Amino acid sequence: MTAPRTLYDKIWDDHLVDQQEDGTCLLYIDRHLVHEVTSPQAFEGLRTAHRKVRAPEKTLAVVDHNVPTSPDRALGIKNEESRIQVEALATNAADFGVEYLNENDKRQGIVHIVGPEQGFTLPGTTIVCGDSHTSTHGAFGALAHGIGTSEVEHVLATQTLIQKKAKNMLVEVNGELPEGVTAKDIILAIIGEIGTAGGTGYVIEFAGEAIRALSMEGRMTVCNMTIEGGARAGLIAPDEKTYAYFKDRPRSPKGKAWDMAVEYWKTLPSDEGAHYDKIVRLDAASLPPIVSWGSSPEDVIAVTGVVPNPDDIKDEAKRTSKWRALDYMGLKPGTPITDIKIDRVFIGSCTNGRIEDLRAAAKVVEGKTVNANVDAMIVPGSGLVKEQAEAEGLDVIFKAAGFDWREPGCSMCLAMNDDRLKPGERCASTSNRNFEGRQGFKGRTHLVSPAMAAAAAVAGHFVDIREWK
Ligand SMILES: CC(C)[C@H](C(=O)O)[C@@H](O)C(=O)O
Ligand code: SF4
Repeated sequence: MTAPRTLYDKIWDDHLVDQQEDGTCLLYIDRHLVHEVTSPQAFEGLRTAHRKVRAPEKTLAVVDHNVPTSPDRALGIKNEESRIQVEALATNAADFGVEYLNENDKRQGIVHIVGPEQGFTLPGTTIVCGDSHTSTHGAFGALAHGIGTSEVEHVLATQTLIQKKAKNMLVEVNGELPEGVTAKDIILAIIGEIGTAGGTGYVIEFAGEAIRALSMEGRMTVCNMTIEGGARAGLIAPDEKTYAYFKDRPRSPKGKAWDMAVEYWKTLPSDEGAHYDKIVRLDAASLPPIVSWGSSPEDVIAVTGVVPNPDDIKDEAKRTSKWRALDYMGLKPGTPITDIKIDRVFIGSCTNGRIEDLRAAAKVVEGKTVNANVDAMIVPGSGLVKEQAEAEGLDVIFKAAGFDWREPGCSMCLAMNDDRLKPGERCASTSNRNFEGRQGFKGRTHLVSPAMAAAAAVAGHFVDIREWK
């Protein structure tokens, strides 16, 4: 009998090519996702060294960060820097024989939404991408994490990655989520609890009945933001929901290969008695809808709360940094969260740009109107999400309410395209980062769930979604 192993241990063991005495390992990579921001130098490196992409069929390129989301995107990209990056990816993909989904392909979208949709992401695989939110794919029981550009080159050339094994952390979320509280609130609460460095050195496995009860989309939201808690990756054991998600996806295994894959996936969940270096427990039933108030994803509070007073913090450096955050955010301690007025709403991103997120937002705004002081946009995470939403008539609901209905991409999650906040503008955003300048120079970001963002768009300020009528 081998010792009981975690899900992480199992995927790791199955991909280990070599291990040195000091713990440095060579890991086989099953899937490599590529986007336009972190790949140009990597391809250039290959060119200079006269190397090929070792496994083009295990590499998928898609453009997302720099694409315009306006309906006239076919007219091209005005910003030169953005245009050059996008053109470089098109050229590189063609030169190296890598499949590429360009901005006019209906399968195009944010890389972390496209991978699973295509069945390129699969349980039990190792997945990398030059992007920190690669952790999203952990929702499917894949060991997935972001890598830097030099590592992108290494993976393109060798289909392997040099790594040291991380420690195992278990985050168990038990109980049942109350109505109006979502996967986004779970992960914001976890980061609030452990802090942005709490996961450093760990791979976090999320378990417990509240995680099992989440849809695949919800699980993706949780794993997406694992990186904001400092962890290397997030993982959720595959189950019947996971298998159902992948059945008949374009790149999923078919026929006998499918049956064999499912048999293998069933062996992946952590063994009874497997060792975790750290365990954190959370009660889902006691979670409120959460709003971030500062410039770090750990700066979170219940929607029923008030802006905290940094003077209550003992640690001086932390106290100073939280005062700075409040200053940046233009907020005063003691202000009820529901008194905070907003100018913009952004519903989208790889955190919350999926069909379930759009359905949740549409349910809130149906028959209502966006507040006269608010400019609100909905950006589907992929062309397929957009198509599905339109088939369900969600676009009609949004447009009737006064939302802007856009083309897929990263959009206002980060200021790398035309969608951005103006200085001082305050935004209720379903994305994952509220750093200074993240959504535009001097822009102010509050992280919330899609339903909370939608309600804020209508009310013009934050509201407790549990009281929404
Ligand atoms: C541009 C890219 C490298 C970056 C990341 O790594 O995450 C972006 O996606 C982000 O969300 O900040
Ligand atoms: S949507 Fe945002 S977080 Fe996700 S990959 Fe794009 S920029 Fe990064």
